[in-house]
Amino acid sequence: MELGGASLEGSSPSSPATAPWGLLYGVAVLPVLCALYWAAERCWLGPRRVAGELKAQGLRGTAYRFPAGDLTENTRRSKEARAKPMPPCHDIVPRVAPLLLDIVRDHGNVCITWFGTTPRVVIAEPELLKDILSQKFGHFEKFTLKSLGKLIALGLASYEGEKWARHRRILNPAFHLEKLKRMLPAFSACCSEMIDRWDSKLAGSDGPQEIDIWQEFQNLTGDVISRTAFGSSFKEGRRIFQLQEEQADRVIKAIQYIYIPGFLYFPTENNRRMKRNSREIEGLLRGIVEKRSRAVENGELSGDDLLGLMLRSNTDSGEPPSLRMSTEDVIEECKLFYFAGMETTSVLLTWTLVVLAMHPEWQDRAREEVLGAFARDKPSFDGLSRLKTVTMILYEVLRLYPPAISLSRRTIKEMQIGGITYPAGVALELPIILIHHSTDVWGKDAQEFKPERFAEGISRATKTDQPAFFPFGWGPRICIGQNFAMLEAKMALCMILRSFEFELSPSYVHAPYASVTLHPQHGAQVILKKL
Ligand code: HEM
Repeated sequence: MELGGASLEGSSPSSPATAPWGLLYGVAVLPVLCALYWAAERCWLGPRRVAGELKAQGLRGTAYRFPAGDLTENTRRSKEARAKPMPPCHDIVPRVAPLLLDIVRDHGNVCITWFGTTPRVVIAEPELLKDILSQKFGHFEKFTLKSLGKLIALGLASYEGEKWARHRRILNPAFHLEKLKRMLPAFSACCSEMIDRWDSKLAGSDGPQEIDIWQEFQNLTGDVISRTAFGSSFKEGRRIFQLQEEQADRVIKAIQYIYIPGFLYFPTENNRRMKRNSREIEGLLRGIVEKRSRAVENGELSGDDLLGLMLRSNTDSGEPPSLRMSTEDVIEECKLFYFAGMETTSVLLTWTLVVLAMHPEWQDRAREEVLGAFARDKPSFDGLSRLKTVTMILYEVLRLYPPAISLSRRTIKEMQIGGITYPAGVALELPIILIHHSTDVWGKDAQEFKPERFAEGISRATKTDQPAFFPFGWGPRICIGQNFAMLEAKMALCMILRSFEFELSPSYVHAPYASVTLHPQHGAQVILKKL
């Protein structure tokens, strides 16, 4: 073989004439060997070793298939399930998570699956979830893809350790009940606008009208979060959130087939657009945040919106300035409010109306309670907090249709869970939806809509202090916005129930499916009748 005129064939490593070529050869080959070793360790040897260790301790699960693990099969099964609608009942797991359901049935409540090349253990036992979610030992962290996170939102949900604790301390006061009370007029104004829109639609027609509540509730919760996050700047807020919505669609489009690390740097049209959106979102947010920060520093009123409360709490936190949230941090938290708070709540409201349309007797009971409490007055904070039937209904909907169908964690140190030793780096899937539908936990009627389960509160319904009902998560990382979401859902439900009756439209197809949250695949069309 000739290389630059010098022959390598027959050359001896010690020969002075060939030594530079040997060196060059070594320099070129060594990185290739290292890369090959790294790839083999990461994609084959390492995963198999971890799975071997877990299997040796008695865990069962799927076999590792290089390189996609169970992802290809999961996509295939989900596509197959999505191709057909289901009967109008609440036994939704076979449609929403068909592969997961089969794996747990075949291999037990704690079993091994594969997220690409990463072993992922499903843990569907409330007793074990308690240890993981209580974070008692600090051995777990969230399983997130940081590069994607930056394009969508970082913020509290993605931080760990001291940074998470500091941000949670600063954000907590903004979500206290007495602060939420002051946001009630914003909730009520947004709901009134929606009701007026529905009224005008009905007024312009001879009788009942069909509307798609999925679209309606996305608009409603988008308006609510814009107003409650940014107060008087809510129109700018709405623009920011529209851009974020587009951004989320683009990110999903970019990763729907396969996730390639570094793909964001490829100069594709979608990537360029995402970067432009990102710059625009951050520019707009920076304008709002800096203006408001100056007002807070000058001792002017900070406002009762989430941004104002967060900035005030940041200044009053008692932390030295270097440990307070920076403008960048505040921007990320604002972006997160939208993703964490808007879609989840619209999912809850959508399934609540669908389920109440399927169960008119509960619709009547809820309406009776609402009319008894408020008749025509504006729903007050205390009145909303006292609603019992409405709360039971919302809990039962959250049980059967949890907006987030599972949580993810990762072991960061070796850890014992339920007598099994997990090495660092194992992903854990905590399937809310499986536990919420489990007959072991809820009894034979687990697939039925029975709000009376919650008549005596959550702990009586679950008969345990373990996470058997955890639509908002559990432990220190429980949803910071759960009271906000429940209040918003109650306000919307009250205002709808006292103005309209509703039933499912003949065009409605019952087809829940898991996108980022639990969506109605073909929308949620109901027929509205003015009362
Ligand atoms: C029905 C509505 C909602 C549902 C079902 C829901 C569900 C959840 C769940 C399951 C978690 C825990 C995630 C985990 O442990 O990995 C969570 C966390 C979080 N949620 Fe919500 N959420 C809702 C509404 C909201 C709202 C309205 C906001 C804010 C306006 C919000 C903000 C957050 C934040 C910031 C976190 C991260 C908390 C932390 O890591 O400390 N959520 N949510």
